[in-house]
Amino acid sequence: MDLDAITKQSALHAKPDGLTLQYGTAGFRTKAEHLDHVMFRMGLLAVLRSKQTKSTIGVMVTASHNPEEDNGVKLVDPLGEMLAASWEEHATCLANAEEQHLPRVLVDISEKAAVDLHQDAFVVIGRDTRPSSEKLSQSVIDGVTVLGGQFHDYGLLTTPQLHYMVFCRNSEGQYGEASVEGYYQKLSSAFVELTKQAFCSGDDHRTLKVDCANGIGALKLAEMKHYFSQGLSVQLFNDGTRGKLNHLCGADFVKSHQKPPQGIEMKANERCCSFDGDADRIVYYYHDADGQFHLIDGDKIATLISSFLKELLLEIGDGLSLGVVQTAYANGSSTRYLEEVMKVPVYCTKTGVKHLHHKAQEFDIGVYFEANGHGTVLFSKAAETKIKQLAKESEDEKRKAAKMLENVIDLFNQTIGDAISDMLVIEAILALKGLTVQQWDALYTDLPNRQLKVKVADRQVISTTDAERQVVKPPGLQEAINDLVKKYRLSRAFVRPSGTEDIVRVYAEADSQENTDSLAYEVSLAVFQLAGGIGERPQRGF
Ligand SMILES: CC(=O)N[C@H]1[C@@H](OP(=O)(O)O)O[C@H](CO)[C@@H](O)[C@@H]1O
Ligand SMILES: [Mg+2]
Repeated sequence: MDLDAITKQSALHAKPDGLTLQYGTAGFRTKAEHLDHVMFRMGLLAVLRSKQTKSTIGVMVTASHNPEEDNGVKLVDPLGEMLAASWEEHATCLANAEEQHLPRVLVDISEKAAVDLHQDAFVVIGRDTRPSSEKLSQSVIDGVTVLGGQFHDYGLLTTPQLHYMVFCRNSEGQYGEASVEGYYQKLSSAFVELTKQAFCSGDDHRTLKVDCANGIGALKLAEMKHYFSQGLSVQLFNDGTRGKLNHLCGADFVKSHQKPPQGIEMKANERCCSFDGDADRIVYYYHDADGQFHLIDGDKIATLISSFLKELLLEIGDGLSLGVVQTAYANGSSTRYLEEVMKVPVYCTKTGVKHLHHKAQEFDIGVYFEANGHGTVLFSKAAETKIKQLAKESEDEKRKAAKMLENVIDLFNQTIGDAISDMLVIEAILALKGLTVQQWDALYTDLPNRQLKVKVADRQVISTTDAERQVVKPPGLQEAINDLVKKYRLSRAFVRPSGTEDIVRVYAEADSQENTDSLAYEVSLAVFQLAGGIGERPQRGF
């Protein structure tokens, strides 16, 4: 390590005095103007991680569903997964080191993590469409270069595309070809193959309206749609030509406001979906004939996919295990339906896909989705081998089911939740099962729910346990929540500090929307009073 060169370069990406940031749920996220030094340093860290793992590491510049003025960065580990937890700590230390301590912190990390500094390093970089992203990704490159790392800058990519590239490169192409073209080809041919097997549903020309949140998903879907146009025609809205990123549109807006995005024309009973700003989340929705809005969120997506997979598994009859992983935000009705009606084991982890992903790896087939529409399905190596073998050797129905599963494996992005890949899986399942969006929606009825945000001086005063369903600190808060929950039927509420925004999140569920809103308000007030609320007190009514 040429520490002098690093110090000199770092001065060009100087850290503002006193600014501290944390590697949160999905990396660092804050106002773009505070991130230059973090980007440079994540370039440095990616090189160290690459040397240590002797693999290609990814760096994605994005702040997903956050407002356009924000930005963020996260590292992608060798198998396309989120960065390992122990390295998140290194990332936080490095990002917060004052200029003069930077060389020492770098040496410390290298020693602690036993990095072989003579090893080569390779880093791949992607970015979303935010106005600040291009310059910030250049700062990442400066960091990579000064530590002697090689790199490939993919430029504009969806977050899941970058995860895919990392895995392709580290699997020597076995997972797919590490190019945008390779990604389009792999997913589209799996989709076309899978839907070929759809028995005539009478709806051969399927169309879907897609709200792209004015983000990167629009560019990539516009490029890709020609590859699968025979099976599905997609109509893009909020494609970035006019509106602002994530503003009144996108998956996060639709899920949290439980209403359609602006900028999309919805006719009664038409199937529509929204991506988020970096295209790793998707939610579906429609208006019924009475003009009522119906949201089909990540929980219902997980249910549709699990029931489809369960049927195929029964047909191949090979005893492969299937599990579903959710977070505390999963609607109570979905958990009940999965466990009691579908008889599928369901597990709850902390928020953030890295937690769900790791739990899902424990099954032959692990389905994981956050309620907000971020998720995918993982197939173990053993399951994949078995399915491939059955697709070759077995006969008739069994073979047909195995072949379908083979295509499903290729259609899912197994590195991370992917709006484009999930959309194609969902469209394939609906076509194969001949299901309308209303029939899908009718699988179960969501319990009314509400999410609120409370501003506090320091959100870290709240700590939680039991997959974030119980508060441990500050004292008295959990007892207050328990007392409030008791007042309502079918009720549940929990609070946790956000890992991506400077707020505390409140979630409530109950038998009616009115009761849910009351409960959410009362819990917000308890947080405000017991956890150091600042600014305006929470108000009743939304
Ligand atoms: C309630 C909620 O939707 N939380 C989101 C949000 O995390 P928070 O830590 O809650 O801010 O952003 C994460 C990253 O996109 C996503 O994984 C997670 O589900
Ligand atoms: Mg996202």
